[in-house]
Amino acid sequence: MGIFNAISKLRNIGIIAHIDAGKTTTTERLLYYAGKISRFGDVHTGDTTTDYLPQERARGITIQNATVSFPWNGKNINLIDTPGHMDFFFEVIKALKVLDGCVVILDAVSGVESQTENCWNLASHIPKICFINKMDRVGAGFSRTVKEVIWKLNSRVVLVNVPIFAKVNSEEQFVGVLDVVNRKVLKWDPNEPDNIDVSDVSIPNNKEFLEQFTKSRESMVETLSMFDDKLVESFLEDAEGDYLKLNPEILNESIRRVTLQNKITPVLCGSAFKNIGVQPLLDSIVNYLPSPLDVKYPEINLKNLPMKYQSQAGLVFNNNKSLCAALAFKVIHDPIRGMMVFVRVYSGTLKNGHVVHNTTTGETFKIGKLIRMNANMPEEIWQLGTGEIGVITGTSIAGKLSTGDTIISDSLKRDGLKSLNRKPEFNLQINPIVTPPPVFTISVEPKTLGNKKSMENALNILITEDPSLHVTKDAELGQTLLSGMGELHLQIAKNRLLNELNADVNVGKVMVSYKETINEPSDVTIMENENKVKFSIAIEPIQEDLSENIIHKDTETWYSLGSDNNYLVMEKNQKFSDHLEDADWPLQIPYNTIVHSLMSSCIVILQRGGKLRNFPLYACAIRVKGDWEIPLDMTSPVEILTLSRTILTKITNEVQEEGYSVLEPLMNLTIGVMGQDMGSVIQDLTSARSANVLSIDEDIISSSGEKSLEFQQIAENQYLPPDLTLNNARLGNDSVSKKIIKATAPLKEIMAYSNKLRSLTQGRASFDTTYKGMIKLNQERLRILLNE
Ligand SMILES: Nc1nc2c(ncn2[C@@H]2O[C@H](COP(=O)(O)OP(=O)(O)OP(=O)(O)O)[C@@H](O)[C@H]2O)c(=O)[nH]1
Repeated sequence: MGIFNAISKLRNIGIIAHIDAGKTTTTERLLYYAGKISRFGDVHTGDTTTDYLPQERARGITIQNATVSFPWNGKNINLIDTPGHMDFFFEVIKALKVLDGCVVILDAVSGVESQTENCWNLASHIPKICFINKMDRVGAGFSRTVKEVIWKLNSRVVLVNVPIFAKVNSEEQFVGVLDVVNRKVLKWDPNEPDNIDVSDVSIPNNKEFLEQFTKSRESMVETLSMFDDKLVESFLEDAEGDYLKLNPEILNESIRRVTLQNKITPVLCGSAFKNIGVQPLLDSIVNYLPSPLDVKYPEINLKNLPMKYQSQAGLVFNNNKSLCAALAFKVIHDPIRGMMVFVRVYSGTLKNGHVVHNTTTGETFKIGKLIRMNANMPEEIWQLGTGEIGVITGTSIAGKLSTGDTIISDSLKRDGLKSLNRKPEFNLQINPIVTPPPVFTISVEPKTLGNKKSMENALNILITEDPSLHVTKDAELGQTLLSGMGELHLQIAKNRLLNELNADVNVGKVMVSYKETINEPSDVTIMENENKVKFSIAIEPIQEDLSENIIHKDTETWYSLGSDNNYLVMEKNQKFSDHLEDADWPLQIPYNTIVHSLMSSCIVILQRGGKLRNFPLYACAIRVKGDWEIPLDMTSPVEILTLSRTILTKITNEVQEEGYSVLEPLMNLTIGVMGQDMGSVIQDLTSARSANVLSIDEDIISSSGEKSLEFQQIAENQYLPPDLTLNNARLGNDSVSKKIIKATAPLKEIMAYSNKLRSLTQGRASFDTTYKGMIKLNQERLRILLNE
């Protein structure tokens, strides 16, 4: 078997969804049916494979991405189970960076929920499958949920299977699925997870399903035909225009082609908890989701570096087949194995014992141990091939790798870095994820001075594992601050600090994270030192949230300075810029080192904060003009660091207090309320919470504007089987009067809002928030804050 075959047989996929949709339960069943575990764990008893942290098991929720590998039908699946809670959204962002496709799990009773929409939008660039789970629940609505997928998520669908029910004690009970591709009826034995009764749809016993099957098949072929000429040809010629005669293999190939173009979403249904419909989901993952050869090139820092897929080697950078490039996307500290770094190999082969170069930090070290997460059993391996996901561990990597770092090595020579040294790919970085700004902060103080060092070590472990946690120092108060994405996020960080990492610390109350920014661009400050190092620098405010790691423009490049929407802007230097990526770079000091030195100066100065309350600076572009001078023979970056810091300190000191503004986090609110509660909820939002109500819609309608009108039409035309259990629904009739309020409000005003909403509506409302951005405080809010 050639390497090409091996790559085409890989599936790197994620499981994403709203909280509690059943991601962990489904993952557990996937592992069971793939033969990787002999019995499945349960989120209630806290013994699932992927929720292995003590706090995940105790709380029954997923906190961290968990990666597991398993085979199915001759293909190898690397699967990441992601958390559904909003506070851990960054975990989903991290996972999607290295994934090629996704399974979106939906709760058949709740349908498309707000966090489903957020995850979906985040995964808009990759092919997806929907699994409508919990079909066993009273009030499950398969067709209602499919309709919501079309309306709310703006996607066309193909129904790979549809639910079938049987009457038990005069109630309809979910028992299996009708396989629209393979013309089969599949029924599961509720007491025997391994028993499936499979029969052809055309046998007399299955007469009751024939009509539904025929309509589903017609609808499938009609939808695929819109995008796939090959299928039209087979339909007209081989199947002689008969929907039912189309060969399952031809249909599967067509669904794969159209899914890979991201034009449709295949939909399946089941009940993970009752073990129904999981094997067809496994089939669909391998049949319809992409291999690493079917996806777009990764985004990288070097604008002109050629990339291509080669049939034998996979992705090749700069025609260099021996180059291995991998991205670290997750770090954990395992009590037994120590630091474990999860990587995705993009090109070449990562080998045990090889020397690697971290192009993000400039460090070089040897890899001691490679692991594949075989279910949750780590298995030591010698190499990780192109496209694969695995773990690097061992003492040699301690402190040398963080989330978002790129490593390169020579796949053929153990110590082959020297041959790469003067080549442009030596500086290759796979663009890492820009972390969103933290919105909540707690203070952390050592109980005694003697505990300070251990506190710093513990905090360091926390932030290398989770880059959405930030540690800063408040110079004025002499406090250490830990910031994160939400109250639960910080609560969990606090518990880990105290219980797992045994830090002897006092932790303060949860507070909102404020920032400062400058209002106007500063003047350009020019300085030259005695050794002829010269820089001209200015700071200017940025108007929008950019969230990209590197932005190449014609005459300048923008480099992200971390989570606070700050950027270093390097204008094109007339003398040197044409040689940035080639071997003719004229200076002794590499361009990367110059940029890194300037970045670290910027980060230090921006962290020092503004003049109003010393809050860290946000949305500032530090512009380095193109006239900079560095002597050709200079080898150390020290003078770059000192000169740029002096200039930046001068600029920030010269801006007067009035030149700064304070910013606070603004949140998007999505509130589901019953008609009778609308008045009091809106009244509270606008008067007590400084909220801005954006829209009030019927539950089903997406607020995504005109496009959804087109998709409403598509939903009307889509064949959907009758929802047999919907009439029993608790939500069935109520949902008629359910409204969705969309609003924005400052985070400070919606702390503990769930309790308030519960009391306003007697618990009848649902509520979700997402981070929208930072906004400037108006005069009144600023006055209150400064007086606090
Ligand atoms: N009735 C029913 N319950 C289910 C099904 N699948 C999962 N559940 C239950 O739904 C709850 C949430 O399941 P999880 O698997 O933890 O959901 P999750 O999406 O992983 O949750 P988070 O990771 O915390 O977002 C648990 O009580 C499960 O037992 C199902 O098919 N039917």
